[in-house]
Amino acid sequence: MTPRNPRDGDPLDREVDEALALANESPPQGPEQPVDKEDEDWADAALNLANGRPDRPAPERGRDDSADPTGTDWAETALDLAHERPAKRRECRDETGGDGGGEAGDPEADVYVWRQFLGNSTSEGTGSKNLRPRAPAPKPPAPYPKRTPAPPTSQPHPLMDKPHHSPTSWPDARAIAARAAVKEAAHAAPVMRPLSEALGQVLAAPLAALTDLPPFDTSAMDGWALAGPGPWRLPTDDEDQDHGILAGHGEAAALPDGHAVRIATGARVPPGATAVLRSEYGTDAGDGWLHASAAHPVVLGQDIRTRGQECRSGDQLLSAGTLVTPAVLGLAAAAGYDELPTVRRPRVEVLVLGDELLTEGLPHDGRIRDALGPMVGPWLRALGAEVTGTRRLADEADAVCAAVAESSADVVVTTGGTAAGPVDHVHPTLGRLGAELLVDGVAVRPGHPMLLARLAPENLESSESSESSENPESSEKSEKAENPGPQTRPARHLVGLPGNPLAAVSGLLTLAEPLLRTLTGRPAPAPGPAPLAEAVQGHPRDTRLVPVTFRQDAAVPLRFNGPAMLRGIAVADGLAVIPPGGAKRGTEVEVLDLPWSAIATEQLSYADHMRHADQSRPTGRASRGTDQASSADRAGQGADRTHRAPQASHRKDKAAGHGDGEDISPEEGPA
Ligand SMILES: Nc1nc2c(c(=O)[nH]1)N[C@H]1C(S)=C(S)[C@@H](COP(=O)(O)OP(=O)(O)OC[C@H]3O[C@@H](n4cnc5c(N)ncnc54)[C@H](O)[C@@H]3O)O[C@H]1N2
Ligand code: MOO
Repeated sequence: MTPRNPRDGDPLDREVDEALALANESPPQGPEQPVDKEDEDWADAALNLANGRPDRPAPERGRDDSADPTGTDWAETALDLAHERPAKRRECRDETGGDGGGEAGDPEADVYVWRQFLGNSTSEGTGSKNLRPRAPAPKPPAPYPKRTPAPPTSQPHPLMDKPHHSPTSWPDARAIAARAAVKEAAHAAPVMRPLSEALGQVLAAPLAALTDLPPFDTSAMDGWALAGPGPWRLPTDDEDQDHGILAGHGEAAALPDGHAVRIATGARVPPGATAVLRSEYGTDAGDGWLHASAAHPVVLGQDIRTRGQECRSGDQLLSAGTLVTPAVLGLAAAAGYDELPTVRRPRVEVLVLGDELLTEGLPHDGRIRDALGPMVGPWLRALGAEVTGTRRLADEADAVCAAVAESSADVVVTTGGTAAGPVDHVHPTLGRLGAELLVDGVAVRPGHPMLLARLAPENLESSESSESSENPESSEKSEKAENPGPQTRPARHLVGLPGNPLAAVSGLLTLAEPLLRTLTGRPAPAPGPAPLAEAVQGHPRDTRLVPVTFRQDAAVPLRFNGPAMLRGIAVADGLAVIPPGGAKRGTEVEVLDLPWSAIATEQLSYADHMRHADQSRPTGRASRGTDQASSADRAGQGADRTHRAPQASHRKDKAAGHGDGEDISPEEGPA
């Protein structure tokens, strides 16, 4: 390998991507390893490190290095073309404009064709790595079933005419995504939900107590209510009412001074009572008198929970933005609520693009299983979205464009097709629909082609008048009832996730999470730094997101973290944010939580989803070519993951907040 100047830009990217990809397939790297030459550039050093690993798949690299007898650095050429030359971005427009993918012999077009043919390559890692076996020419497997260039009527995307722009930095991208839907979030009216349907929702307003709690003075123990000092006169046989005062009884007669009456835990303490004596601390000798044990002298007010001890009517119990957990449901019920004001869940539709994708069975003939269809919907639900459906679309420009234009969802999430290949239809679609690109590429690995766009309102209006929606799971009726007309309808957004599966996860956490956080009214997560158990190589300019697991409060980087791999993330506790340049062992890095905790609420969300789906069952052609989200989403109900604490112990301090109201009276003692 020729050492490269780190300032070379894309060639460096290639080296870095390759190095990272190789490292991805190796065990987590240990502490800093020796670098042979001081002036060796970063990428070479990275590669050396990767090369030194025992289980690096060396043959693949060896094959690649010798693969091109002409010595052409074809991957570098491809990246040069893709990144540097403005005219080449037009290839996408040309493609959508009808010439089908560039001139004969155009290296970029060539590369893209090969990439598509080699989409099922066994090599893992970056997109560029997929390009490697370009020469000598391998026999391509059977072509994909369909590949249609866009019709000549397509409009070019505005950015296609511009020189290649800089990607947005990772922190900026998240901030932009969090701000993107602020207006829409403010616009959404709260939805009143019965308690039985509120689990997993977010409170749209503060929760104020509707009653004092406890609502009356209550006995904290089974025993006797007492009035004044003892011994105490017990009711005569005639006066005794079976078990005395039980929970649920109305107000009892006043207790005269010097008298006692049997009382149960939770029963209303009679007027005049000054304390409760636990049954184990008193003796009824059968002579009509009750004596307290000498070891337990009675203290005024003991074992009585006084009215309003927990809250007075009107006290604020919870703030807006609180996630409705089982405990919140209990508190709300105790405080007198039958239903709760909740933030309307943003409705999200998932569009999975790719002719090469199979929905069942084993990969064959160059085709692979769709890993994103089963994953993205449940992931979005865990982030608080109501997923109206997951549709799989062919790589056809018009189909993609129509699906986006006709979707009634607040947020459309696409997977694949974000790059500039001949059948990557996301940018051209956004161009045709006049969408505003808020984020177009992010300086993050994996996932750099991810994007966020605001869809033009006119598309929404035209889609509303359209009779030909192919989305069987959209709840058009309920949507329209909630939103009276196009002029009052909020804008919609589109999140474009790259097709490589871990790159798609990166897009979910970078763009979808902040966008949905705003739309669902949830507060931003508290930053949760953790020390790295091992050094992690960085990209020279871009942030890296690396799956980690927690061991003894440290973040341990996981293997199999290449862009096309899900093996690492499937066992991860979070994604470590590795700043450009990498991070040494022991460095505190931010760790993004995975939203599995919300999956505990999925039973309800799923029921909810099914209810909507039932209400909007497709009629006629509407179901054609679609994939009901249900099977995919059901698969995501990984209850087995809920045992894993979503936030590692290193962030336990987040839960340490206490209110003023200490709730255990000294008399009552610890529960
Ligand atoms: N010349 C360049 N090519 C590529 C670049 C680049 O910078 N220059 N970036 C690479 C990176 S990084 C990524 S990520 C991908 C993003 O591409 P797309 O979003 O257009 O995705 P596709 O091309 O459709 O697919 C990429 C890859 O992922 C597989 N895939 C797609 N969907 C699924 C799915 N639902 N389940 C499983 N796997 C899926 C697909 O088969 C491809 O292998 O672009 C690179 N190229
Ligand atoms: O490598 Mo891509 O980073 O999979 O976004």
